[in-house]
Amino acid sequence: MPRSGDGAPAPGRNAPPSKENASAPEDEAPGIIAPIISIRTTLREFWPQTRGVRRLFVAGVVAAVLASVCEVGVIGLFGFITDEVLASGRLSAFWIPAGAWIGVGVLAGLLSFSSAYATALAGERFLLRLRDRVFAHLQTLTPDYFENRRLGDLMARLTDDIEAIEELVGSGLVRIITTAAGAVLFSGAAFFIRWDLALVTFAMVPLFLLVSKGFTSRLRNASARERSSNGAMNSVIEESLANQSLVQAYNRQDAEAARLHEEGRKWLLANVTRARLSALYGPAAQIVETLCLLVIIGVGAWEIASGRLTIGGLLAFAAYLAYLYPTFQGLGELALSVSSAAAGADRVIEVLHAKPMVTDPYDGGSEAGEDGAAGKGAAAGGAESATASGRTAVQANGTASASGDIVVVDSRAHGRIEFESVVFAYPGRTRPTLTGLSFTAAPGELVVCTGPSGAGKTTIAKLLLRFYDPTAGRVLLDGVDIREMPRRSLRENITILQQENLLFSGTVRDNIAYGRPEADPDEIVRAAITADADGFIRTLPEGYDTPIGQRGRLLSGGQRQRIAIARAILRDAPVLILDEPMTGLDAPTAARIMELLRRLMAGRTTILITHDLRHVPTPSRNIVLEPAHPPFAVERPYLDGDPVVLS
Ligand SMILES: Nc1ncnc2c1ncn2[C@@H]1O[C@H](COP(=O)(O)OP(=O)(O)OP(=O)(O)O)[C@@H](O)[C@H]1O
Repeated sequence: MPRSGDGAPAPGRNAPPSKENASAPEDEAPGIIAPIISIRTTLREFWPQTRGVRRLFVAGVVAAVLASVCEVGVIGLFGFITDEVLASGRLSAFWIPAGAWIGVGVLAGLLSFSSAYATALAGERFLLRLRDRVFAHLQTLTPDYFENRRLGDLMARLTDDIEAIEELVGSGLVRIITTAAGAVLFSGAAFFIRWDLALVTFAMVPLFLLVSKGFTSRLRNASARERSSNGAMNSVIEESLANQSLVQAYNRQDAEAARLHEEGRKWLLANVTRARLSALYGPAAQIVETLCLLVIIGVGAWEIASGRLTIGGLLAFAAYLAYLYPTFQGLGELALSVSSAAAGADRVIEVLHAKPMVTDPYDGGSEAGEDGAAGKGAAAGGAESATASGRTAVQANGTASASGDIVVVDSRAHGRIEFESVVFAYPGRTRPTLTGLSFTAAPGELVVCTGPSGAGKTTIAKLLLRFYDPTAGRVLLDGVDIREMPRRSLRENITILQQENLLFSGTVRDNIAYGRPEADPDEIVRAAITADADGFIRTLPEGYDTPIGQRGRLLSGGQRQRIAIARAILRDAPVLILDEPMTGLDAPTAARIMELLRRLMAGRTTILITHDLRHVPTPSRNIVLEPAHPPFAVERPYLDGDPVVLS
């Protein structure tokens, strides 16, 4: 069984194979194993996340060490009873140590409970914080990262692999410290009773470490394979279930089952190897332990025979051994589980070290850029010109200066868009998709962009939203190079309505408010009325509070479209990108939707990407893209615009 739970649905996650997510991942094979990173690096990476829970971890350690002290006391009492009660047959000497034994035993139980509870609480809090951090980092990555990875694998990293880090940095560290402290305590006590027997005992300890060492690297490799197979299995399940209707319509159930079986088989092999190694370690350590015990009994018998040791002393020492050797064995086991957990940590570190392809001008793309200064800016714009330096501060009052490094944005953009000789090639592609695209859209203008499939129309939208930066040339908003403004501010000014209407599994209301969460209920209803969605929403069982199913599957295509339009209306940004808004709609519905879109376009700079020129209003400008390297002859059923990009 894969160990990952389902994650929150996200746009694109369940998308049917489209031109974007159908492309084969280029650098991430399903079974890819993240590079092995040292445990020290892992601790350094995640230790800061323990801030705030360190006290709890320390409390867990202290309670566990005190519990060990109690156990040492219990063994001492056992030795006393053996010598003073059993050997001499004095019942009167029994009651006090017996009562003390019970008291110390209860105290040890309470301390063990406190230790386990404090450690679990701290561990869970650490996990929560760590997951938040990894997810926040993922959100800063540009779409290319996700396009080259399988979502199921990423989900496994966010769930199982993150738990593995807690086993290493949180509870793992606590166990290491307490086990080591236990080893020191029991060793001290053993020395106190019989230093000569203790020396014999310690002479044997390296045997335990040798056994454990033989297992760790093998176990770590097996764990790394097991984790990557787990990710691959999650990916198959996610893809298959997300595309169930396609699977069933094409009768591909058996093929999908075979795909899962194949990944499951790899997982099984890795898991069996892991289980075999773990299972082998126990008996191997047991044999070493038995060997050690026999040596101690042999030496002890010799000492008793020569009158230097009592039987009670030997029994008490043997009782210490019953604690001491498992402690050493436990240290070896910990080394194994730490190795196994480190394999998960490697995969999470790989995510955390991934860098977004585009960065904000002042932060090099760190997370702070997403929610730091950028968060304060409401909108780019105001200024109509940029300085030659390229580093431009745009003030709310519309003036621009070259004095600052950071573009300060706190007003709504006018919406003037310019593409200046833009050349763009997708990462890893040698052939450019756009080869010198130039056009301007003045505020409020409509630009219709047509061209054959694959010519690069959607790429224009991606560049404008700064999912990628041009290879050469510039994209400007209100005269400012968009690389000079925080992405958050740029995107506040743009609304995109995609070919595939991406909805979440919440209610109708949640989905409309997605573009502007602070909108009040009246604004939501007004947006729905403008989008002609209010009528059908009111017929739904719970009106605006009706859940719409995963990705809005409980609604029809046209209804989803109208909710997406209402969302765009509510967002109210000055720039609008409509990417194939009429795909899959019949003629009357397309006409109706275009009518709604006209309302949305009014007063906004609009880039309308479409193959379907029916019902399209007269544009201010046409862009007819031709592929830079056409795979087929380009016919001209498009608008009478001048081709902007020619091969
Ligand atoms: N993430 C990507 N990585 C690599 N190449 C890509 C990526 N996305 C698109 N492409 C390629 O870039 C080219 C332009 O794609 P784009 O989606 O812009 O075309 P389009 O004109 O919108 O096509 P359509 O009309 O079919 O939607 C295509 O050849 C496509 O294969």
